[in-house]
Amino acid sequence: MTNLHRHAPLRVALVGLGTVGGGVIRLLQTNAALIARRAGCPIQIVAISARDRNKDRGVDLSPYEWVDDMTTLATRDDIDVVVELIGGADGPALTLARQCLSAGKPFVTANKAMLAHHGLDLAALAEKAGVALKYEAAVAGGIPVIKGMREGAAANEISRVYGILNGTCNYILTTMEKAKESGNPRGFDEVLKEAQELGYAEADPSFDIDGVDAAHKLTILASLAFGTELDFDAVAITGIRHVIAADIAEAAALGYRIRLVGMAENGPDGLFQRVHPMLVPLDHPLAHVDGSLNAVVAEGNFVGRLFFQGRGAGDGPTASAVVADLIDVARDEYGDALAMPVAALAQQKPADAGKRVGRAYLRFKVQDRPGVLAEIAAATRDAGVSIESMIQRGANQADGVLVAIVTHAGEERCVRETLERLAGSDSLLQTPMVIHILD
Ligand SMILES: NC(=O)c1ccc[n+]([C@@H]2O[C@H](COP(=O)([O-])OP(=O)(O)OC[C@H]3O[C@@H](n4cnc5c(N)ncnc54)[C@H](O)[C@@H]3O)[C@@H](O)[C@H]2O)c1
Ligand SMILES: N[C@@H](CCO)C(=O)O
Ligand code: NA
Repeated sequence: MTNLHRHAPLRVALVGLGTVGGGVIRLLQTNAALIARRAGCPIQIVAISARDRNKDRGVDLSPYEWVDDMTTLATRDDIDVVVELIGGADGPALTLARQCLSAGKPFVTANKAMLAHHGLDLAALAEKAGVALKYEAAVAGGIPVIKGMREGAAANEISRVYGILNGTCNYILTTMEKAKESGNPRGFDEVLKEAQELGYAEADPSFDIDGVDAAHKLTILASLAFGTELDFDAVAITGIRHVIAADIAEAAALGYRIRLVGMAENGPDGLFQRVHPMLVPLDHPLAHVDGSLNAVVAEGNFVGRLFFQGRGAGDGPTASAVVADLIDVARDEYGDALAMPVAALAQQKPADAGKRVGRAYLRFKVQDRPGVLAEIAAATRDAGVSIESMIQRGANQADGVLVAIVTHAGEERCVRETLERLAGSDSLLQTPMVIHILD
């Protein structure tokens, strides 16, 4: 039964006091009165825990009890809910989650890595104990997309869910894009460092730039959208490490922007899940999602296209989602963590990406000598790829020239075959780059 008039405070233990943990403390302090009205009771942090007690975190921690051994929190009667903001798929976060849920303690987390790998088990534990497992902050930061998919879109058959799921990558791509446009190009490493300083990046930023973080989030979204079991291992992942300034410039010249897109589609052939850089046409809303913004598009059979947009990373937006979950716990508003009982989730086999039909951008760095274009064209012809346009930049350069091709729509396996046909050719100075086009 919904308990809108709970007066006793909701007593919170907060584990992890980094970017997000600090944001949660500040938000609960700043908006305390408003939150109490909305939640039906004050939400009070009573206990805190992190690795280093003596670190200056820029917030006053003196009102809270410091706990060295976080494992004691699961069974304490004076704590109503535990919030985990440590991170990491396994290790102490997972131990804490299992302990809390097994002991019947509601659990709130921002940890998409843990959910992507262990979400099914944790949802089963929560279900067995009849307690909340909430994770709004884990996908697209402050955007209420878990609520949107779990509740708002629950009546729909979803055909496709996709979007920009990593703020760090989007910050890097769009900052480089704007710098290039303004004539002051900036390097990848410099912009990544800036994203780290702004609190967007994971503890290990390779999770961001190699697409793993977006894949964690996509795994969760796909399960919610299609009612399927979480299957992180089936996500094909390519990050943005190999996207270069020249690709950003070519994309702009062709009328596109490059974004790291996570996409999941459920069809008769199986479940397709992929994270990769895509060329997004300027008339698509994702082309205008800049900086640390994230966006998620879901296509439902009755609602049509839903578009969620907002800040996907950083202390404030992420804290906003964590505290929204706490308000839900205070209201006793929760249900199945994965939008249906665990036993109702379907197992779905991965789809064959080679059969997907779409257009692609191919970039080659090649020797500037007669016959090279013909060699590439022959490979596309023999693989059944039809060329829509082709550009060559630079001439007589010792370090080679850039050839960019946009294909007509065709099966992706044909693009793969083109590259296989060219593999080992001494005309190619670098591994070619393929970027699929969002249509
Ligand atoms: N930063 C963001 O924008 C953002 C957004 C959404 C979700 N998240 C997720 O939120 C979580 C926290 O991220 P963050 O950016 O605040 O990280 P952070 O590195 O800034 O903070 C991590 C905190 O956990 C503590 N910690 C780490 N290992 C510990 C251990 N073994 N025992 C006890 N404490 C430990 C650290 O002392 C620190 O206080 C992660 O799961 C992350 O993926 C972050
Ligand atoms: N590192 C993540 C944080 C939000 O989950 C990002 O950049 O999107
Ligand atoms: Na969210």
